[in-house]
Amino acid sequence: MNRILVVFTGGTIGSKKQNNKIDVDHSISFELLERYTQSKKARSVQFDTMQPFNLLSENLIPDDWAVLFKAISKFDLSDYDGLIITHGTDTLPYTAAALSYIYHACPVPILLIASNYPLNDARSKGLNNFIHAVNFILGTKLPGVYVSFENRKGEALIHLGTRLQQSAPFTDEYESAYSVPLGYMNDELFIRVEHPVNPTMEEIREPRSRHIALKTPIFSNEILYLKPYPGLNYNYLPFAGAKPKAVLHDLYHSGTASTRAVNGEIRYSIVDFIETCTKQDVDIYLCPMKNEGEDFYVTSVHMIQAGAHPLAGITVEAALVKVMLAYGSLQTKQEITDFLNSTSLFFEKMGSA
Ligand SMILES: NC(=O)C[C@H](N)C(=O)O
Repeated sequence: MNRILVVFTGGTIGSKKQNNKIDVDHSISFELLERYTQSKKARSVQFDTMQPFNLLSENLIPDDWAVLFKAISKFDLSDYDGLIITHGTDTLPYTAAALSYIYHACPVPILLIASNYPLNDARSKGLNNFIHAVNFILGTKLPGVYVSFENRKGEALIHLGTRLQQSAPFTDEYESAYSVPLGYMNDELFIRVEHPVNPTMEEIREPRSRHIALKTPIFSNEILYLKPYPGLNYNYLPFAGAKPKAVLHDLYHSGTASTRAVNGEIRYSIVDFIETCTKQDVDIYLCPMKNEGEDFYVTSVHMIQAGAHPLAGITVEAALVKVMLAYGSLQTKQEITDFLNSTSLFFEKMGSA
């Protein structure tokens, strides 16, 4: 008999709408299984269930990933064909990255799923995403962490857990980096998208040994994330109160941010800010950046010369969670640097397309 462990964590897929408000509701999680069992596409599977927390995913904090890990650790995963984790769409790419790192050597598939609307709304993709996840698990038995999410065209996309980017506002559509999902489900059959950035099936199947740092993964909540925009004024960021362990500074799409020095009081230059961080012993990382070998703008060169560390060929979502993991679980600067620069635990480092 096929066996799948279903982990409910909340989100719209576990929510009910009442008086025009959507909120998590314990009974709805189990309704998903009832709907599946009654569906024509149901397969013969024994589902075991648990619910370590029940949150709208916007309320999630990095400690919750450790809670999730502890809860899953109570089960022997070799008893299962795979896991399905229900989640909210808002922070799903971050949880998918966190689980990809924790379970990069897991021999069975772990699928995250979500829903755009509550299950009793006819527009909900929740049940379909569950059906695709079951079919992926039983059909491929691929190790690692994936996201199953149907797009507006009805394509049952499968994304690598480390490649998914935040959902687009207004359309609520997900995309993997380079706009290339790993593949899609054609009914019960998984079809990989042939593209230079995608790992081959052989590469995915290759056994990975568990990274030594990840025995008890801890994700630091002392990382500051910043995003550039015209006029970002670094005077607001002197770290007067609490000081972060590290900063991840997002960049414009071409790997740049403002280095413009203006006479006067306002600091628009990231170079200035990098120097402030360095003086205060706060490491600063830059992402997204293209891989070496491609041309760099002079602004990017100046940021790196000032002492910032580029994280190349990785999405911002996967980079942020990896920095959190490095600063939460590793001890020395050298270990952190090696981990961030030299490991690709589950295809978070992408080649150039
Ligand atoms: N569709 C959703 O699940 C959105 C919800 N706010 C969440 O992330 O929990």
